[in-house]
Amino acid sequence: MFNVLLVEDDIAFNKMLETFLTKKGFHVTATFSIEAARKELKSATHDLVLTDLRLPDGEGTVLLSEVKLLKTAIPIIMMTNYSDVKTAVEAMKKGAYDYVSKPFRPDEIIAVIDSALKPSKPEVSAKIATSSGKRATLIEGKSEASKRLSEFIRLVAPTDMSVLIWGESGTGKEYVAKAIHDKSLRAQHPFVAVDCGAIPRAIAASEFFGHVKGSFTGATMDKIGHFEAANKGTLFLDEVGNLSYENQINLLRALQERKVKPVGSTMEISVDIRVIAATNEDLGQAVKEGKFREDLYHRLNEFIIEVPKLYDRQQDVLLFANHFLQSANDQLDKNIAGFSEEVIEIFNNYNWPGNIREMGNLIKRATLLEKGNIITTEALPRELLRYGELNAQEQLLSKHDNEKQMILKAMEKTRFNKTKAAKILGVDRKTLYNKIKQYDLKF
Ligand SMILES: Nc1ncnc2c1ncn2[C@@H]1O[C@H](COP(=O)(O)OP(=O)(O)OP(=O)(O)O)[C@@H](O)[C@H]1O
Repeated sequence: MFNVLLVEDDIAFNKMLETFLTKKGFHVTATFSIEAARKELKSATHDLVLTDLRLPDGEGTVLLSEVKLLKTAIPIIMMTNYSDVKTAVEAMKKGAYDYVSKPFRPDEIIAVIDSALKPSKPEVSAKIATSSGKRATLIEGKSEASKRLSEFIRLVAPTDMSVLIWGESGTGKEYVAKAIHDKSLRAQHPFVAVDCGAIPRAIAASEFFGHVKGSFTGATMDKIGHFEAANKGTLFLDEVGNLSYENQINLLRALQERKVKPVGSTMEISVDIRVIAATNEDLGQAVKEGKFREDLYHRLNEFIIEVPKLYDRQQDVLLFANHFLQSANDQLDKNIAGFSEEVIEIFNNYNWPGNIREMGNLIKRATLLEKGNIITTEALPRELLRYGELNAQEQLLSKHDNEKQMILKAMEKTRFNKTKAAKILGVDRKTLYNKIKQYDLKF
């Protein structure tokens, strides 16, 4: 029997989930806060953590970092509201197994839990420093934004310029970095990706520059740092805005001198690397606020590339969707042929706050859930359907040039009862409220 640690502060929802999962054969320990979950994690073994993102004593991501620090392979599934999808997608990058947005269907949560507990599933852990072997297919896209992106990659790749890649989480910044490396003269040499946000401050110097055996407690053998590992190739610094000020200084020195000294060594090693950095923060602003060193900023930013949001790559939505469907079919040994018209329409209208990563995740789950031979709305999260409906309603309403007049009439007719007026107009209350605000109507 698998042990599930449930962390959810909504009492009714907590109870409901506990009962449901117990019925499905899980042993559930229900907690309501991070603090209580922390105690449970210390006192018993769990096979899976199912946690809400927003808890009374902090964010579920705190729990995620703590579990990851324990270096256990317990999969963590985050439960979120629609407005938090972006945070949840970021949490996946930090090592969460998956997320489900509330409200979810019972089969949806069971599918995610089952897949997380499958023994064959390799642990999805935060990439601390991987010599990235990403050989996945790169979709270039046909939209104007994608064409511009490809053009920038093509132009900058053969140079040795430092590139700063900026874009929202999940837009494909690491993919862009890898594409630059693959098209560069360094392509035959290593591409080393380092998640600067995941390196504990105390060991950052050893991670970047290596150390010699015996230089500190725990240094039981010589270790090569990322700079040396990337020699002749490309060093990709992901989430560069997360580096501590002290580490920024060390990094700048190494980049300027092109030499590194491993911790505990007296010898300097020359390195020949190209640096590509990525961030989803406004680093220029961080410089103004004194959080990021200006000299390092300029050193990294010889050429800047902005990776567009998926929403701004409208023409590519289906291209990406088909690509993810194909890889989900391969991974899950399924043979789903495509998407229903309705699903395509929803995909085209949805705003994808978690960008390409969100789409990949969503399609993989839909592929797992779908029982027929094409993906239908049945396999999509409810929130996505709701978003589609709202959008359709808004479009319907805005088609009328005289929508302000229509609203006024409906309100008069219903003696200013917004619920009834919304019904007459064929929209829901929220849309009506938004329109009232938009037209600055005083009721
Ligand atoms: N051009 C692309 N072609 C195919 N898949 C892509 C492409 N870009 C991104 N992806 C997919 O999206 C996922 C997220 O990409 P990536 O990790 O590069 O994003 P990111 O912008 O670096 O995210 P973060 O800011 O959270 O680090 C990848 O795992 C991959 O599945």
